Amino acid sequence: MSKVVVRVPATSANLGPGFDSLGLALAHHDHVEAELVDGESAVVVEGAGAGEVGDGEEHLIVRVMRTTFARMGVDQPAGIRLRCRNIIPHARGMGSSSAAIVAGIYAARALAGAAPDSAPGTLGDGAPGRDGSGAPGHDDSGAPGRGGSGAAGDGGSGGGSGAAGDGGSGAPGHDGSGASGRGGSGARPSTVFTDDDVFALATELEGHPDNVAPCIFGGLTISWSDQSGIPRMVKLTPDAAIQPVVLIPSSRLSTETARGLLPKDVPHKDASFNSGRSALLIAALTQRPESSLLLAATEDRLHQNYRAPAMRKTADLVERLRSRGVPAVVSGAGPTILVFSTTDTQDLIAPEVGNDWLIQHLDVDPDGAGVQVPETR
Ligand SMILES: Nc1ncnc2c1ncn2[C@@H]1O[C@H](COP(=O)(O)OP(=O)(O)OP(=O)(O)O)[C@@H](O)[C@H]1O
Ligand SMILES: N[C@@H](CCO)C(=O)O
Repeated sequence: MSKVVVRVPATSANLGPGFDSLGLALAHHDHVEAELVDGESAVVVEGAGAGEVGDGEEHLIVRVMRTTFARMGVDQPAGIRLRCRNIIPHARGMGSSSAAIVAGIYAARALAGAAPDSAPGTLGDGAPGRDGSGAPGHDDSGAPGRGGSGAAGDGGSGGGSGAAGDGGSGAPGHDGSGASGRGGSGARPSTVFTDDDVFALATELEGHPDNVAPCIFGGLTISWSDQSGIPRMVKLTPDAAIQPVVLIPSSRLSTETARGLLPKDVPHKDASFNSGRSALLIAALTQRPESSLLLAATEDRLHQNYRAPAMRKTADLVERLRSRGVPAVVSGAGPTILVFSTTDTQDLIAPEVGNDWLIQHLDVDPDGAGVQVPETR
């Protein structure tokens, strides 16, 4: 396979009380066409990030692809050509960096012939085990129909140390191990790179699993790291009565900056508060999609108030919406707002939102990332 197209969804993390653990995949996708070439790497970006994210080896997806080839033990290609069609806004709290990281891993895996299902999948259905009830190996709960031991394999993560985000120092490197795989015909990996391996590597590069889990697997995800530092997840399906709405401002806030505002420790009563709200939120999103329950379930004391000084307009609008009974939260690290809209609250949103916000009603993406081979091959 010489060229692939990867489709990756936007994601919203935290969902209010579920800091670093809850996430939701949204039907709003970036597309990345990737090809291995004899010449130098080159990246063309259309849409979000155009003119900002680099056009060669420094591009995040190129770096992630090279890291993935190294982890799979395959030769590095001389060059990587990418054409990125991006609609996920950057540094707004909609998971753009996770989408880029997952796109890079998926592209490298497919081009190396290391996907579990070696026959190329179609968009959205390329990976096994995506039945809406949890990918095999991601559920320690013993729930019926969720087989698999859950080992993440030897490509596994160390639990999230380095951020691959803004071209910072923790970015994945090019191992410089030579270019014997020129033109995309490098050595095939000895084993498949499973979805668990993708999840572990993406979590390691992103630093936390709450965006990468829904980006890879789709739906509503609960993610955590086990005692060995290996990321795990359970996938659930939100009730169809819930319509996610995102309110996107023009301002940006990097995740790194937003994380820098968090205290090292939090009061026990606040941890207890969020623990109860997170449990309630899962019940409300999957079984009891009532606006009053959703409102109570989306309360948070662990991150939103600490970050409010860096996104004052977001904090004010969240407060206004919530005072009208609308379950609004900061999406990811902000400054976008996520609303869990239902029939009784959907008309209350627009009147509170000024002209400088983009309102988008987005469906849940039930499938997550997918790969296709272009028809022109
Ligand atoms: N498609 C992409 N191509 C290249 N670089 C990207 C891409 N998407 C994101 N990035 C890099 O990641 C940065 C944004 O990452 P950051 O973690 O700050 O925000 P986010 O992922 O959009 O939001 P959040 O993590 O809160 O959901 C961008 O400024 C850019 O450097
Ligand atoms: N849980 C992360 C999501 C953004 O990457 C945070 O709030 O920092």
